[in-house]
Amino acid sequence: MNISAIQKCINPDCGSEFDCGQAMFKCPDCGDLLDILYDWDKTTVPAKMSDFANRWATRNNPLDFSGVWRFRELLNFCEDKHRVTVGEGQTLLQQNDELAAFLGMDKGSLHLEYEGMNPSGSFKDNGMTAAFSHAVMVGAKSCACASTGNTSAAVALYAHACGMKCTVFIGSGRIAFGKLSQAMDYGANTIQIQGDFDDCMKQVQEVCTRLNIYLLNSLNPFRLEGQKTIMYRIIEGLGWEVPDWIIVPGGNLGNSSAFGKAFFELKELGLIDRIPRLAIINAAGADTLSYLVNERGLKWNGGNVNMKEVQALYADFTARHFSPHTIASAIEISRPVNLKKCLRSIDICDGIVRKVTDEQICDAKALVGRYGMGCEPASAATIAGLRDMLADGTIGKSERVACVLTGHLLKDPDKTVSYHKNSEGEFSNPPVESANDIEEIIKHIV
Ligand SMILES: Cc1ncc(COP(=O)(O)O)c(C=O)c1O
Ligand SMILES: N[C@@H](CCOP(=O)(O)O)C(=O)O
Repeated sequence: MNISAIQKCINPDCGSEFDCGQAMFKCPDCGDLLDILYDWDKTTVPAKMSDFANRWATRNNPLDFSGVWRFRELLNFCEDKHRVTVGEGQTLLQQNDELAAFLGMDKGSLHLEYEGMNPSGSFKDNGMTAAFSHAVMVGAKSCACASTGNTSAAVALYAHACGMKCTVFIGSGRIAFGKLSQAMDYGANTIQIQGDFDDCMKQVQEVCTRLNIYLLNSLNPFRLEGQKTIMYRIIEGLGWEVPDWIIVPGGNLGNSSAFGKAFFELKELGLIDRIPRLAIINAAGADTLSYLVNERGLKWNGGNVNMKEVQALYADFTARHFSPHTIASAIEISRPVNLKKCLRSIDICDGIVRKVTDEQICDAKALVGRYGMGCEPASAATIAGLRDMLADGTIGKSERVACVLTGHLLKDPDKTVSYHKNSEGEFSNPPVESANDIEEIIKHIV
């Protein structure tokens, strides 16, 4: 396969271009975000999306075991020999009629894309397989990230698989133990900073620049190329049809940025005939995107985003030591690095932004547990947002909706356990004590 990609600055006043053999996470000329652009005439892209399905059926190539690399023509920035995989993206789009009925939706309307089935238990692996492939291609020996937990778990896993040194930065007391335990087990050097995720994100960029370390947060444009495939698998799960809505939680805004790009490219290639609407759900305690879009009217505007307002807001947070707070620690982010690309996705997908309270998130998480396969708190923001949008008529009960459940239930068991306890600390549905005797045990079977 010919390589046909370049890195290009998204700032229309700059637009600098660089080859993919360089490692950088911001435009060296103007500091804006970078995109990966393809010359589709140089890549043989399958004529229709369903052609990708045969690869899963036959798996003739080891890359076909990856739910990311099975779509490799659509992220064609490196050669096969550089592609790193640990079997990511073997996820499931579950049609959930029981939850749909509970929410008042029609049968067949609600689908849950469970990204918790990835090797490190979250959607991040989709991005890491792509970014680590680029890291290998450019000969990186050492890598780093800032994290609320899932990125660090995924980075640590892939770094271990590639034999790369790895440092992860986490905010003091801001990480769920399930996630921290993964980074420890995979052997990452973990630095806990007295600050929050946004502080870590700022410091890691400085560290990576000074020490020439490869950065693996979603500022890295190759990460987002991998995350596009979540959308391909949703379409695949729907028999290669496009849903009416995609709903996703919003944190650092890598996913929403990647999803808009995925649909734009598929439409450009004639592989889909329409683009779904995108709903991005913030937690009320970390609602920068919602504030900027809904209260300040910030728009993509062909790339001419009024960044002065954004930077003033971000600086104000710093000056006031504002610290976001939500039970959904994965989206406890107040200065999302991909804001501008996310605005582009909102433009592409006629998107909207909503915010939900912690109470709504916890209730929605319990619903996903009862009717689905469970998820971590941030993922449940999607269902909480869906409930609001059904209630106010934004989404109709017969519209086809795909909610991205970004992380595994076991990532943050403390939140699950505390939800099932009352104010006295007792379980609402406690385990029943039984003598180790078969007759006694049978008495307890309901
Ligand atoms: C489980 C989970 N859900 C959602 C998010 C937010 O995704 P994004 O940063 O792509 O907006 C994150 C982390 O960023 C996460 O770990
Ligand atoms: N929730 C994230 C925050 C970092 O996001 P990234 O996509 O920019 O790496 C995490 O798990 O750390």
